[in-house]
Amino acid sequence: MAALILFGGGGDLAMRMLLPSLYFLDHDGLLPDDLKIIGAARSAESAEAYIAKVHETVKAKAEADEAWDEASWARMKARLDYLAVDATDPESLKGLKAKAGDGETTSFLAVSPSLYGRIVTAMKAAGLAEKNCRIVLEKPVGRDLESFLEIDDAVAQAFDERQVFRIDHYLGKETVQNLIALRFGNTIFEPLWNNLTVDHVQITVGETVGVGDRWPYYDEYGALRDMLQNHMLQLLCLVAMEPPSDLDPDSVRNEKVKVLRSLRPITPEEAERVTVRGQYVAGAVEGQPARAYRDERGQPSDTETFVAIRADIDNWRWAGVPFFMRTGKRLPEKRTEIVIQFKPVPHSIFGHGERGDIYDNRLVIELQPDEDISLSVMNKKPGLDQRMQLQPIKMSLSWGVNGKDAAPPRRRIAYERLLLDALKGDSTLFVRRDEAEQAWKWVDEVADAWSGAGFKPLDYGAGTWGPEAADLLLSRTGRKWNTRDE
Ligand SMILES: NC(=O)C1=CN([C@@H]2O[C@H](COP(=O)(O)OP(=O)(O)OC[C@H]3O[C@@H](n4cnc5c(N)ncnc54)[C@H](OP(=O)(O)O)[C@@H]3O)[C@@H](O)[C@H]2O)C=CC1
Ligand SMILES: O=C1O[C@H](COP(=O)(O)O)[C@@H](O)[C@H](O)[C@H]1O
Repeated sequence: MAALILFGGGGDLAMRMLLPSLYFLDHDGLLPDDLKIIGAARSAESAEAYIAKVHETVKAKAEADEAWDEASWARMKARLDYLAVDATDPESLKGLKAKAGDGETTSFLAVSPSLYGRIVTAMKAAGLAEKNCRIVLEKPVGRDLESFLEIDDAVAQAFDERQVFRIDHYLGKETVQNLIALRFGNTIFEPLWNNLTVDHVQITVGETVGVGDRWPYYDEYGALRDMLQNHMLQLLCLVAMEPPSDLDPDSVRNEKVKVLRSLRPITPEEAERVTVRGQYVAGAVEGQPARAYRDERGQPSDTETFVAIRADIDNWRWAGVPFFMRTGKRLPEKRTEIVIQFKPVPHSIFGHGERGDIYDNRLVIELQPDEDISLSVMNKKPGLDQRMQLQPIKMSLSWGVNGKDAAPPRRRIAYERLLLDALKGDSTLFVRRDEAEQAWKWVDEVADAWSGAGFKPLDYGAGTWGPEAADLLLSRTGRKWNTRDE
């Protein structure tokens, strides 16, 4: 028998993401037959009561995706169990070890990271960190390099690095993996993927939601640590890394860590020019009034809910190519995309204006709300005009996936891929210790520059794309952020 233990199995992440993901995997016949799933949290409830809660949440999610069937549920139900534990107490974990048995055991920590250190120590004492055990850690691991190392050292006392799976759920998104396929499954992009042809790269993660009642966590972290340190730097790494020799976890992660090491440090002198901090004030998002962050928080706060940064990668491939990143809450759209903006043609033969009516080629890798990769190219407008008229068209990869008019396949929850990989012990899409370390190092420099210079977040109205300074970050260099209508 193999076991998956969900510490925090009754919490928000487990109920909204992990258990529905496990249902979908089971529905598709992808879970090992002998896998047992054990929820472990503090609430003193029976296994039956827990399973009833799981049933409710999973059914609602599966029905919405037209993937509910009683046979799949019966299979999943037979796997489920629950035990009330204090995960920081080794005595309390002995019962869990007895339920999990001596087979392969994967433990997912869906609890506050402040407990990670004590939990892994207790796991070790209870026999849940043996050689055939794995541990999956949710972000954020730490709030800065120092706290990351403190937690990670405790993890390393109990587990070898090969047993540790640090999740970044962005790596489980389909389009992110498709980016790897696009870059390394084709020959045509590689010769263009450098500073000779690429003008700049943009990474946008826009969210319409506000912080709401998550402020006790968020106020301590802010957008820089909540989103940029992990998800956005991971996306940057996948765009910028050199081709790995294979898809072996270490080959890929070796390349990613080289990118992080090449990030130019942001000095206090540079910070004002290359970073923007913002915090939303009252406004309207998608036609609904939205409160200011400080009102949700109940008092003024210096935490940023928006960040924009220009990153420079000091290596041969990317010298001189800025990577612009922005993320924020209460922006006008839920939109996550990577834009590879190519350089203009050196000379236009089509007349009209400075470069004719030519738009520079642009590859847009869209993660949300839709999943697509599209390349904008110029072509001739049909017709007999005396002077050739050009128009941009978008060539979309989704044509190939679905057939131009076919319904797309069910969109998987990012955790499905990652849970499956963790159960198999494949760490390619997980973050290695040295990657997390380098990312914290770079982010700490930004945070230190902000606190050293006393940078307060600039106000932006809820429902706008952040403070004006974020537009200036690009316009100063003659560039602008991608918009949907281009
Ligand atoms: N929610 C989300 O969408 C996301 C969450 N995360 C991360 O996931 C983790 C969990 O977040 P979330 O689910 O929102 O948190 P919740 O507060 O909703 O759930 C926390 C869970 O931990 C359990 N718990 C707390 N202390 C102990 C303990 N000593 N022993 C055993 N169980 C304990 C709670 O049990 P009980 O309720 O029974 O007391 C509860 O089941 C955090 O690291 C968070 O940052 C990351 C990305 C997104
Ligand atoms: O990790 C986090 O991610 C979510 C955004 O995830 P997405 O998959 O919906 O883009 C973000 O809202 C949250 O603040 C952060 O902790």
